Amino acid sequence: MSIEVRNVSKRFNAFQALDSINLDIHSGELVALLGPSGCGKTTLLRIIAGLETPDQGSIVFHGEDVSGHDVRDRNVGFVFQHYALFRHMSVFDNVAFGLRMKPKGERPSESKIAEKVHELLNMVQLDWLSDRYPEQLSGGQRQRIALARALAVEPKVLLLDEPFGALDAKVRKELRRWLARLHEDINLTSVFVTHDQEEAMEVADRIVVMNKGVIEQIGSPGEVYENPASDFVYHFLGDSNRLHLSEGHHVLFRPHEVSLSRHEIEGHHPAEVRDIRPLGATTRVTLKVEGQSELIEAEVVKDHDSLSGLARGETLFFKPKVWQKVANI
Ligand SMILES: Nc1ncnc2c1ncn2[C@@H]1O[C@H](COP(=O)(O)OP(=O)(O)OP(=O)(O)O)[C@@H](O)[C@H]1O
Repeated sequence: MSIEVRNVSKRFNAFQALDSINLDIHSGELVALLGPSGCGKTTLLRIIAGLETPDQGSIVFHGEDVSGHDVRDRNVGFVFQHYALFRHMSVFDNVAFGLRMKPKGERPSESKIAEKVHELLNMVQLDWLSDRYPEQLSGGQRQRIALARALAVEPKVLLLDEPFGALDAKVRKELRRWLARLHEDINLTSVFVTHDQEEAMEVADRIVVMNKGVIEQIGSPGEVYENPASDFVYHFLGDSNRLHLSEGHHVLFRPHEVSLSRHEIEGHHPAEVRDIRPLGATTRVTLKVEGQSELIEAEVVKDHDSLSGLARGETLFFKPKVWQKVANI
């Protein structure tokens, strides 16, 4: 099921939450809506779902304009961060809920429902928990059950709003890998909202980078990272440094794209070492360039030549190996 978002705008009183959004999502694709808090990601997801009405524009599912269709007729599954499971129902009953709610003519028999629920619980690898209640589950397990529940009614589209937002870093990482694999297996068109660039890079086929109600760039994780369309995208997709070269000119570069030396080399800039921080496989050195208030961060492998016996206050010479020119400042 493909999704087209055509010229969608939405205001909340005087506030323009979305401004003429156009987006084509291909059938079977996993797309991340990525952007800072308040940029309009959730509003766009809710408009695709039919939970919110746009002031202007339309939503097209597989060639059919569904703008006038109620949320129930759009056949979408949801997993929202705060969309809790039913507390008084067992895991099994939570997953069965959508099937039991179907109109009589479409409702499967109880034995068919049981078969389907166990199939889904196996898929999320939690069949052994079917008799438990939500409060007896970990946060990660609850999210997987929420996903099984969303998939039970065989939606054509799956919408996920910060599904792993409330979980700790390690569980988040496990779940997002698991989600990417699951998506490969079931090949459902999925749209997922996040403000975490690492999450988007790791899971999505394509990333839609949003800022202040508009789309800044659409591309594969590699494309948006390697060829950012704007300063904003560059900053949003990873740590960045700014080096002033002359009045009105500066370059942007990433901490791991820096050449460091103890000795003066042509083209390298001298800087004072302010901090040295071992991060595991790499070490981060914070540098102060004379005449520039913003500090520079460089990340090099932990046994890099320039680090041996290095102390704060010493001078290092650095050069961006790859950089982004900024024309409009
Ligand atoms: N019902 C509403 N009434 C008024 N303003 C709203 C409403 N819903 C959203 N907004 C505003 O619209 C903007 C976009 O909200 P939205 O929830 O889409 O952002 P978001 O990118 O998902 O942010 P976050 O990551 O913080 O959830 C925000 O400034 C928000 O305050």
